[in-house]
Amino acid sequence: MTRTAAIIGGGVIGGGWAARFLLNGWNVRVFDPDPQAERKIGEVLENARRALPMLYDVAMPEEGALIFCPSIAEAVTGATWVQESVTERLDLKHRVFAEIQSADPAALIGSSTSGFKPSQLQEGAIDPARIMVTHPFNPVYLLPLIELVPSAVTDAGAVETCKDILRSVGLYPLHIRKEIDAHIADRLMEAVWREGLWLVNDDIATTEEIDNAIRYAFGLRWGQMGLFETFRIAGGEAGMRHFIAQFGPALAWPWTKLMDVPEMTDALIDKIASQSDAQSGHLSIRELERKRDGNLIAMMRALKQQGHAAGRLILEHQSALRPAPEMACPMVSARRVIPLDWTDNNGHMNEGRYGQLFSDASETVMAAVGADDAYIAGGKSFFTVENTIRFLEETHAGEKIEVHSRVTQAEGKKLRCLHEMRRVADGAVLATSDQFMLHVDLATRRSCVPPEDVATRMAALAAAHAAPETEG
Ligand SMILES: NC(=O)C1=CN([C@@H]2O[C@H](COP(=O)(O)OP(=O)(O)OC[C@H]3O[C@@H](n4cnc5c(N)ncnc54)[C@H](O)[C@@H]3O)[C@@H](O)[C@H]2O)C=CC1
Ligand SMILES: C[N+](C)(C)CC(=O)CC(=O)[O-]
Repeated sequence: MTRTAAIIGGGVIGGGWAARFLLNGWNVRVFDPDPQAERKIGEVLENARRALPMLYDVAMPEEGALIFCPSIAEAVTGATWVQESVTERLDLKHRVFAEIQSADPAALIGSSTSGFKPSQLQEGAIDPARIMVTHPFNPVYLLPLIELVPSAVTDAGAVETCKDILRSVGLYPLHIRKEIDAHIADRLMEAVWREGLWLVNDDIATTEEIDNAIRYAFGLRWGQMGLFETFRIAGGEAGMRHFIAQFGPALAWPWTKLMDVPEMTDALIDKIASQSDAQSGHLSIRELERKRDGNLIAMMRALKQQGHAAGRLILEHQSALRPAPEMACPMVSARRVIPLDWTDNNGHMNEGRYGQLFSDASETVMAAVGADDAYIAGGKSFFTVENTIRFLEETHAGEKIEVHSRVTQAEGKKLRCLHEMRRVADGAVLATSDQFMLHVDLATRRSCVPPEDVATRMAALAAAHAAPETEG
């Protein structure tokens, strides 16, 4: 059953939430009084459609329906989840919660607030127990963290339901045990920002030099290991205790100006803004967003390959999205979007990636004959010994493709498949692969006949695929 999310406030963050839910197959209702909201969300959604599916090696669900509503009541009534993302003002958020709860007393409400505690949000609410903080990160459609902060009066069952909902759309709920102003991540970011402002104010560095100091060194480390694991390694073989002994005393020296903020005079604001213009003013915000998204996708896909950090979360979500193998003829053995990092300097998909794609498709065929992950872990598998690939049309990043596979030979240890890679938009055949595999014993690394159950399934699939329907 398609579920519905209500997004109240469709700016930078509301638009990101809308995209995250829609691209995971939810219907989305939006209320925002800004006459520009529909255009702005449309632009965020366009970026998200290009970006999010590239993280996965399987197809995402069919996109849900997006509806703009003329009132909060119409947006929230009967919705499974309500995400409030209005301007960061407590009085406004209180008014919005009152309207939501008057319209639908059962509404489960998460607030995107960057700074307010849940107990502040709940003040004067009709039903405080159904309100919590669910603080996201920009862009919400790519970054998985949600700081989930309940107060002492938030209903525990509602918190668990919220976690299930967030995980189902590929997000990672970090349940914060004790409410605190600005949660965890914004406190950390604010500390760094404060230092950055001082460094500009005191003419130590420009905005660009500060960004270089982050992106060429510790920013890269933080993205994969965070703060504490990174410092543990920096302590050498003696680990964290040695690190603290060596660098802990420096915390008492005047390295930082943590409690102080430079006065935001017009001169300082002009200085920061003009340095920022010199650094990035040649690009529009939408161009910068696309650059950011491309970089995030490349980094997250690299982490996915390592099974680490944000990449591990994508693998977990992907396994929930992967459909069971279909026995139809032809079998749809792969369905995905071509990611940016699969393209080469000709601006199209690199030929090596076709081999990867057809290899993924053959794993679906293997699973269908019983050679799934558990079978391989048990010591038997198939190895490809020959593969003829024909490149028929160019394939570009962002295109949705399917691989249609037929078993053309299943005799003893021999398994042969004909794969066709098709563009979903028009059904064009972009490439084919005639792939010949042998069943092997992983202990001896030699070919051997498969057990009877696998042989029977191979034969059944070959028979079913012997007289293929004509495809357009
Ligand atoms: N921008 C960011 O980097 C992040 C912001 N947040 C939080 O998300 C929330 C929204 O922030 P942004 O999207 O950045 O702001 P924004 O200014 O881009 O969007 C706020 C939207 O709320 C709408 N709005 C105002 N009154 C409304 C009402 N009564 N009903 C419905 N919509 C109404 C406005 O028209 C506007 O489109 C804030 O609580 C903020 O702290 C959270 C994470 C990151
Ligand atoms: C600047 N900010 C406090 C609104 C940032 C956030 O809340 C999270 C983010 O996306 O960095």
